[in-house]
Amino acid sequence: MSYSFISTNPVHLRRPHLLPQLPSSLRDNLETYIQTLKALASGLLGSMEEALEMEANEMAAKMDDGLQSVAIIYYPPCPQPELVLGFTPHSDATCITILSQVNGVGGLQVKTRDGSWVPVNILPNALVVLVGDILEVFSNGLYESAEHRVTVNPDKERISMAFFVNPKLEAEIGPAASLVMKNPPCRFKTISTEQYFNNFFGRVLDRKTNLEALKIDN
Ligand SMILES: O=C(O)CCC(=O)C(=O)O
Ligand SMILES: [Fe+2]
Repeated sequence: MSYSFISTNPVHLRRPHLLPQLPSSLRDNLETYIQTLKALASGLLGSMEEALEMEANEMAAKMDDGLQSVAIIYYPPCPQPELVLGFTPHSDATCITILSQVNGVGGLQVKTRDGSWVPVNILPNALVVLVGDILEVFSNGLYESAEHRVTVNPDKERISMAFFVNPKLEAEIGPAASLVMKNPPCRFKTISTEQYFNNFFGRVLDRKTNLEALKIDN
């Protein structure tokens, strides 16, 4: 598998010199894609606040000009797909992830509550929205982050593209006060986004262990 990770926002964290050969058509398309998904994410977050009965903008404000990044992932075909996984089981460390299964080759699976894996079917022109660990924390557990994995295909390559939406570095990650007030107890600790990602990158990617470290035993 090859994983190209590009930090896209905030703009001052971009490192364009690392990709000097990127054709300008790809740069332009990527920029359009990012701007479109940024607007989509902001709409989705607003609707989620409403659905969760949070105070308006309580969560979305933290994501305004927050950390955003894109991963372009290539999975080569594998002649013995039963022996390996394309991506190990994990939940994303994000608030939300907007995923495109670019070339229409499936493989993404989500874990259900009973522990079985179900495929995320390919629908033409559809994007997949994954709830990440940060949204589980913000919603005080009302939304559960989706544990997912990717299987490999014996004869087809797979290309996917993920857009990761996160709070800004200065923001704090913790359960929304309006939700904890209505529906105690508070289920997660509050930490800065910076500390959160330092912890995340210091760990091995493994199921939902990143989130478990923030849980408060009530
Ligand atoms: O390739 C995919 O469909 C999933 C990628 C993924 O889970 C990730 O980048 O976190
Ligand atoms: Fe993921």
